[in-house]
Amino acid sequence: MASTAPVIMRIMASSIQTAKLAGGIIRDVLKQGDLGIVDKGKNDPQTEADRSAQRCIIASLTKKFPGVKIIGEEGGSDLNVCDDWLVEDLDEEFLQKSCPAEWRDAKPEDFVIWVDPLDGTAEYTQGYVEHVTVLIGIAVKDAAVGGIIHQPFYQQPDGELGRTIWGLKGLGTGGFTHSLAPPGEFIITTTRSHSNALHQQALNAFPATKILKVGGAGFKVLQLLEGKAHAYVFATPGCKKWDTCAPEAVLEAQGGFLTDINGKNYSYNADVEHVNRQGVLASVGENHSELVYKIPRKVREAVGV
Ligand SMILES: O=P(O)(O)O[C@H]1[C@H](O)[C@@H](O)[C@H](OP(=O)(O)O)[C@@H](O)[C@H]1O
Ligand SMILES: [Mg+2]
Ligand SMILES: [Mg+2]
Ligand SMILES: [Mg+2]
Repeated sequence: MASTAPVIMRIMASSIQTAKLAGGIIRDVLKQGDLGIVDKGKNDPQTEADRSAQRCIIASLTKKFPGVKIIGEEGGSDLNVCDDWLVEDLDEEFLQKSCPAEWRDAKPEDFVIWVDPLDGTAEYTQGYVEHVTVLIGIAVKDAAVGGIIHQPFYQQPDGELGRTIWGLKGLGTGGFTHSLAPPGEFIITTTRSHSNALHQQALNAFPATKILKVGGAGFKVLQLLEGKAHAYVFATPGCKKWDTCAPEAVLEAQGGFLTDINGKNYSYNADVEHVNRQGVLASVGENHSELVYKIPRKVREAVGV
């Protein structure tokens, strides 16, 4: 079954397994105690967990899908990894699902996989491990289509650590229970560490009843998916295509939206600039366009200039 399934289904099924293995590496590095922190500049940390998780993910996916373009946050990686880090198996449960017709004939050269091996690095180094996710985004031509959001430190009811959430536009989502944020409130999830005056003006445009300041682009989107917030507002450049490709695909597979601050979708082809210059606005269960127009035009036009 695996070898005859459409390419996108095999990439998704492999990415689910690969994200889980990367999550184990991230937990192990923390347990070993030496994070090997390197500052990439402008207070942008990278740890041994980021580097090792990326090596595992890209080596596994490259071996399985040699014709597919893969872009990872941490740049070029040494892909000579031990066999334990090469994921061979595919998530069989996912492979049983039916492939949406629009993606069935997509060829390896149509794909770009955007990998954020550890989203929320700063939070990882500061102990906010709930904010940490592994993000594998699957773009077909320009569009974010499939996404895996793995949370290595999520505690299952039986005590096991880790959960893996997936979304494929046209098929749906899995790995979590979707709920909408409470009516009568307006809860915003946003940055805990990259605010500025313009971003604050955008926040002030909303009648927020609560503002959650957390790390991780992936974690903020999980808050939308699980009804802990109504909107994710980030009116400043800062996050990159590897931060948003997977979350956008999962949100949209759930009927939500992730756009720039003007309501425009980002492109995810291999040649786009990596920074999301016009910020992020994401929601599920809301009128997304209404959220865009709540932010004064002059504020929106100033973002990323
Ligand atoms: O993968 P990392 O570098 O941890 O990703 C970062 C994002 O690039 C950055 O935009 C986020 O900033 P905010 O916390 O201000 O939203 C950071 O949390 C991580 O997602
Ligand atoms: Mg990130
Ligand atoms: Mg990262
Ligand atoms: Mg980073």
